[in-house]
Amino acid sequence: MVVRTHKSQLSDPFALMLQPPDNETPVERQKRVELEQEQKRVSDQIDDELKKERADRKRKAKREVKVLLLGQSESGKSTVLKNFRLKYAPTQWKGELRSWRAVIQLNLIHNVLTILDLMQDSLTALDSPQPQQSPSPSASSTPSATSSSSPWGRVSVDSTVSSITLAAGTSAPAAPTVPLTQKHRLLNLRLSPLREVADDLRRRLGASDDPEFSNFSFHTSDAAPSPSADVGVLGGGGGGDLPPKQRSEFGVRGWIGALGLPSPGGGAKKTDEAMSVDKATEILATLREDVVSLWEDPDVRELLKARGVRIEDRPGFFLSDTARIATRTYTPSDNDVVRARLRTLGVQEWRICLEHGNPELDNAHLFPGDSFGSEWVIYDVGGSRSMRHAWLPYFDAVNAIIFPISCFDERLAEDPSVNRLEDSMLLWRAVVSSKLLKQTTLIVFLNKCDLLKRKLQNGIQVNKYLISFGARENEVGTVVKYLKDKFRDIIHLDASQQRPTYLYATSVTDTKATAATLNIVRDGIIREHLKHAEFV
Ligand SMILES: Nc1nc2c(ncn2[C@@H]2O[C@H](COP(=O)(O)OP(=O)(O)OP(=O)(O)O)[C@@H](O)[C@H]2O)c(=O)[nH]1
Ligand SMILES: [Mg+2]
Repeated sequence: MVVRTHKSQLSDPFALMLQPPDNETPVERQKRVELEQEQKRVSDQIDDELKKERADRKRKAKREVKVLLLGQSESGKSTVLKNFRLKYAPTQWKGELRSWRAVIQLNLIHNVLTILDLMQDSLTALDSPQPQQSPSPSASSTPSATSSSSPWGRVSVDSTVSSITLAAGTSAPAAPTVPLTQKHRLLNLRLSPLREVADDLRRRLGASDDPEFSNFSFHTSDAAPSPSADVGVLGGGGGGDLPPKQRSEFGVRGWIGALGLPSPGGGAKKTDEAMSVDKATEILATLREDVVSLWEDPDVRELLKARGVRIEDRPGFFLSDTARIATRTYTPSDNDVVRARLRTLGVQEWRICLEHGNPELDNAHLFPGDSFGSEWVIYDVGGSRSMRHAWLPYFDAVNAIIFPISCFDERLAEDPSVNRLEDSMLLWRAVVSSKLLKQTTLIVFLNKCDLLKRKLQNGIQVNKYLISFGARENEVGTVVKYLKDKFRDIIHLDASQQRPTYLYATSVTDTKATAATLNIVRDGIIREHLKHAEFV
């Protein structure tokens, strides 16, 4: 048989390659045809699988709810995520509790070292022949602090909420000298091995592959991101002065690696890592009584008070739980993990399949026959200013924004020139006016109400910091309502943007109350989706 070759085929190298040889025998031809048929069958099978995979992905994407958690550092984003996992993926959550032990131990050790550092300063001052004035940490936290610019200066939220202006304050009074004795020297000495334990734990938890991130620091060394025209404050770069040397926080790029959770393709935990945790457990257990006496020492309490350090209001405070945590058999409870502080760096994606078999988790009552809402993708991001540029690619999701409302008298760790509430208001304004978020459902948690309550009970006057709060009652309900109104005012500044916005006052370390809020949020999101899909 003469095989005619078309001219254009001759110029095609593949056609030439696949052309049967001129002297092909009938048997060879038979074999070739069979081979080609088999190859086509395999190729068709691969095509079918790819098609099915694409369809599966589409179907999956349809039932996925995407949520981006936004908010400044320490606002409670990761804590909301923890609550979500505790409520909707409890089996997985329970399986991970033990992995948090090292983080909680490190939090506790940081509490101790904060006190030891202060004690060390005081002991050095006592040893020093010349009289020393001990500046309060708040006064020293703003390098440019003067008598007319107190670091804890007053702030005012005006009606347009374009900004919160810092008002003049008074310079911090010199801290009174607190008498420390030989007993404190000995405690300081006995507890000093915890410094090495902290280093070991940090190494074990934070070994980041990315040298850009300094693991034991408030600040990252990432270059200032280019500000976005649309959301200036989101990409606005760290700027400002760094805080002076202080016992800073610990951050990781991903919990999975840091906690040694099983990951796809990941191997078992390294033995030296496990050993450093065990060493920490052993040393902590040995020093348990000393840690308890340190925290219960009235002179130490006096010293903390004199220095204006309210360690019990800080993230990751576990000193009151030492007797329970500093043991060889300690396993973290749900509440311990929710209260643990592990700073987020970068963007962490969490895929959560809601566990079945729990009628509370079943949304069939909302949308029979559809499983929208059975899978959630939650993006938990680092909240410090230099990391906010990384949020932009995730903006198309539902956005849960978390603002700590107890922070009216605090400053950003990464930029002490900025009041935390001022930063929250600027952030909210940027979010509300962002074109990228025009269609997005916004869920706002006004968080840390418990801390707000505690501050007010301790006599802190809101109107000292928020001038426009005026003569209103210095009581949690009034403050929450006042701030809720301020947040609403900002939404209404741009009336063209009619999008669903929900505001909730929360204390997300209270897992029971948060579970109820999450249920409402979840139902709200699903209803909103249905409305969009014209099913309601
Ligand atoms: N008392 C109290 N503590 C809270 C609340 N919400 C969060 N926290 C604690 O505050 C600390 C910081 O919370 P995170 O969830 O880690 O903050 P984040 O927003 O993820 O911070 P970054 O990862 O730095 O962006 C943690 O130790 C939490 O346990 C709250 O409502 N009340
Ligand atoms: Mg976080």
